[in-house]
Amino acid sequence: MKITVSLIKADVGGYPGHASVHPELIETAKKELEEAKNSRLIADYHVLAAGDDLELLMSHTRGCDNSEIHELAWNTFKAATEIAKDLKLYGAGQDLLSDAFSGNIRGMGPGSAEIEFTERKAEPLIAFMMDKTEPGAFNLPIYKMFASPENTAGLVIDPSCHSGFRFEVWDIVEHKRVFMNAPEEIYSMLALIGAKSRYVIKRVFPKEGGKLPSDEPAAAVSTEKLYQIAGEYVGKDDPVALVRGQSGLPAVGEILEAFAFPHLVSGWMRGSHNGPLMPVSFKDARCTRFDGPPRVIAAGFQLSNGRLIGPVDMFDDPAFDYTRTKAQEITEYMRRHGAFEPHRLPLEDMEYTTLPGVMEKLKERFEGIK
Ligand SMILES: O=C(COP(=O)(O)O)[C@@H](O)[C@H](O)[C@H](O)COP(=O)(O)O
Ligand SMILES: [Mg+2]
Ligand SMILES: [Mg+2]
Ligand SMILES: [Mg+2]
Repeated sequence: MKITVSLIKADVGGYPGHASVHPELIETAKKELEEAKNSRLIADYHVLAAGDDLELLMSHTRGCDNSEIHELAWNTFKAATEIAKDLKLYGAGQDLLSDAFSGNIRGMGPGSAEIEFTERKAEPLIAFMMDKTEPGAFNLPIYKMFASPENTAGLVIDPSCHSGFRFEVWDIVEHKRVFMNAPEEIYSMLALIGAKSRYVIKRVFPKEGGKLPSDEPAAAVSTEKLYQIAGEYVGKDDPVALVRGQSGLPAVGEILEAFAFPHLVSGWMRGSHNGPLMPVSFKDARCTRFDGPPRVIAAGFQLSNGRLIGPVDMFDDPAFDYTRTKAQEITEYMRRHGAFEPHRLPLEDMEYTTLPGVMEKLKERFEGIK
């Protein structure tokens, strides 16, 4: 039997400001999902938080894009929004951009990563959740996991990984996608995914003829672009991803290794700055300094007939202390640039933040230069 894992998230109110999720929102979400589990709509669930984003991880047998599952997530976010309003949390209902649910949560504000697959004899799964950054922040680590022999020893050593993987890359500006094979097409693929604000890895598949079915994703990333839905800056798209591991896929340690380098991502303060992505434990998933720096948490599970056995807080480990120290050095270095690029994003990326307002005010005062 095939199992579906859906990771659906939304910012429905921060505490204080955009720093974290209030415990009562987590309790409310747990209550809603417990009811859904009792009524057998879902097999299992976990509620987590990354910065100010409420994260719903659910397993079920209804496939991706299922309207009942999406409606459950939507109603859960709505219920949490009511609590957020009651507590006067910051930006209550921030990511719920529509008044009524209309069949699919995509395009309504929340972000989602979903995978349907045949559960193996033993099925390790890592859920990654980021705050104060955008979906393209996953490009580098996902590329490393599934295409870089420097990161993933299995690509070289394990015969069942050796033929590589197939990447589904989305152009999120023109709403098109392309499938590309690694390692054969790595150089062309890097030409796209290196431009992470436009080309985003959506899914990764095993290749045909390997240990795993080639149509069942090994990884999936949320790629919603909030500003395109809302038409104005309403916070970053704070992405999530699901990655399956072991036995023909990257090992759990190879999956995590991809985050040992705190690469620069865009987001941070007002969604307008480049900063390092810092892997942290669940308890440190609070955005503080300059509303950041951008953070990622990793929740590890084994699946057992749809049951989510876990989570293990994978970055709650001294092995990532060096990365965190490095991220803090980079934080300090980038902050010293103040309002200047490349700390601040280039103009084209500021188009959807507060900059158009500033330009509007100054427009009458510009004069020609002879
Ligand atoms: O990017 C941010 C929030 O993003 P998020 O809600 O996590 O998607 C913050 O830095 C805010 O932009 C900043 O705190 C200003 O917030 P407002 O006062 O405009 O709400
Ligand atoms: Mg927020
Ligand atoms: Mg957020
Ligand atoms: Mg957000």
